[in-house]
Amino acid sequence: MKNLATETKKILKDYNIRLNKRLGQHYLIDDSKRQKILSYADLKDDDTILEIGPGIGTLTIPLASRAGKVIAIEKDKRIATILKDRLKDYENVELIIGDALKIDFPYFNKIVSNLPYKISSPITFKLLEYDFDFGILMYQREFAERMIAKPGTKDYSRLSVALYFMADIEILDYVPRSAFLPPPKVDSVILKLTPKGKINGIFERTCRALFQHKRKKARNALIESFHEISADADPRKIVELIDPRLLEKRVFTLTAEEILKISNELKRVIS
Ligand SMILES: C[S@@+](CC[C@H](N)C(=O)[O-])C[C@H]1O[C@@H](n2cnc3c(N)ncnc32)[C@H](O)[C@@H]1O
Repeated sequence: MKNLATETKKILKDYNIRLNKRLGQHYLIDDSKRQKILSYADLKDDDTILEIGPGIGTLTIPLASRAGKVIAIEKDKRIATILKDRLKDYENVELIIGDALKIDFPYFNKIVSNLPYKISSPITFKLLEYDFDFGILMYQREFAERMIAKPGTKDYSRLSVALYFMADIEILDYVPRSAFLPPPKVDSVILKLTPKGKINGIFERTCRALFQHKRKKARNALIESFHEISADADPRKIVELIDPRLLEKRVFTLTAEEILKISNELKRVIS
């Protein structure tokens, strides 16, 4: 088999393509990492795999060889032309040309993707609206660290709290920037994302209000950003109905369960 880096460069040259960093076009050229992704995906004949951002098909082609069906969504028309040519012998790939953030996903049971980093957050929340077995996903390392951060740490955020309830996340491997063409400015990780639950609107809005003031006490954060939760209640009166031990804590030290408790109390008193 041809070396993945040489093959990728040749394909891009043949089609006269300059990669667009704004679309996160950093293509995987490390075959050992590609093999790892495929083996973590534990592919079966009856799998329907969703791939966001297939690029020139580095993962798509081996996915199509091993799984029942692949649905690949690529935004860049120039790249999709290459992919169409490379996929002409594969009848089990549905190529959708468009923005993965704007398209309703057809049925899939696993997702395998080297994600465009700019859409990491919205695409993760969009994916978690669907029911699927698990995802094997490549993210920017810093983003992945925020996804799994614990209370009291610098990376702890609204993202960490929401994902605590929505998914099990396991980091499987670290990928250096040299594994991509062109190399991005940051390292990456491969992780397994397994959906486990949904969150409700008031919990989401409570997180948003609290994390606008991560270093403040929860009481002050809630009062200052109460508009995120409700427009027609008096913040000062409402917060006094919440457990004062929680209100005294700094936002970044609250556990996800404590934030859920605050949002449940808010739900009770607002509605
Ligand atoms: C990091 S590259 C991965 C390419 C390939 N899967 C690989 O591993 O080498 C991300 C790809 O996502 C595409 N992309 C960027 N934004 C997108 C979006 N909103 N919807 C679908 N594809 C997108 C880019 O054009 C690019 O081909």
